Amino acid sequence: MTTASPRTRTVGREEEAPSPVLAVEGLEVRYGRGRRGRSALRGVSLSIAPGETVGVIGETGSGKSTLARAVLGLVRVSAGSVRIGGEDVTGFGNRQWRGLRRRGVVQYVFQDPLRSLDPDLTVEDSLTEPLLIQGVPRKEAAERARAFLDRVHLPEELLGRLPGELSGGQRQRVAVARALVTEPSLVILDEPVSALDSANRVQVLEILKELRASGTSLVFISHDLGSIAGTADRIAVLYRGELVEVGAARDVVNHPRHVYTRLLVGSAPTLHSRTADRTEREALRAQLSG
Ligand SMILES: Nc1ncnc2c1ncn2[C@@H]1O[C@H](COP(=O)(O)OP(=O)(O)OP(=O)(O)O)[C@@H](O)[C@H]1O
Repeated sequence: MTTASPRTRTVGREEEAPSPVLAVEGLEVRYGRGRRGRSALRGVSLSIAPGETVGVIGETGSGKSTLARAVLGLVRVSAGSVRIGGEDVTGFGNRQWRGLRRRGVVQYVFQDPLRSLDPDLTVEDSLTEPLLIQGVPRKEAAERARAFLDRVHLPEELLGRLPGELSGGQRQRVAVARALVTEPSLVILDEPVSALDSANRVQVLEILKELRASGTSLVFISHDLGSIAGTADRIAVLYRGELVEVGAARDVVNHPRHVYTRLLVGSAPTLHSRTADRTEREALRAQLSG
């Protein structure tokens, strides 16, 4: 189990840690019951500071989406706790989760933008709806929707279109704008660029980097270390349901400690680090399975 401490800020002469936006403690998730049940997350602890972007990396089946679902209240937690903005949400029911989302505390972006967007709402309605729910007057909501469209580098002429009338890259940018338009404290992005072609991937990653300045905390989940490395402040490495390494992005990339992280870094040709040759990769895999 690895516990990540949030960044600290100086108050007077004393160092004081800011309250984490997200604090996951000893999280366990099991799918199925009894002997047929299997554990998807074990003893996962992670804190996210205000304004921080944390990348969660892991191979397929390592538990990344389960972690996202547990933090969003979409899957039952078997043990441990999830606190968002200091509030223990572990035992929340559907109504309480709806209330949390209505208050704009936590938002999400999934790999498939059609899962994050209502197919019957125009881009304008998708962007204004969360603001109207919060009680923002219609005129102000429309102005903020336009401003956010600009922040994700989309032209105003798309406002009247339905999601089905947009390209995949445009849709994902609308999904990102919708998640951020209420200026939530926390956004969970589960593989937000995996379904995009390389040009759109680069653009959405650039947009996420620009949005980091807005003060929202981002949890950026991906199987691709290259996508995460340039975007996240810290990287958390999930392996077989456990967090095996958490650290500053440059430390994890340049000085990976866990064997699995070394394999990940060594296999990522897009990183500006030394790629392991085939023999080294085989040796690392042998250590992992040993
Ligand atoms: N609804 C479910 N019922 C049973 N097992 C599940 C369910 N969802 C996920 N699992 C299992 O839990 C483990 C973790 O799955 P999860 O989807 O969290 O992995 P992941 O890291 O997001 O993978 P991927 O990168 O392929 O999306 C896997 O072994 C998966 O088969």
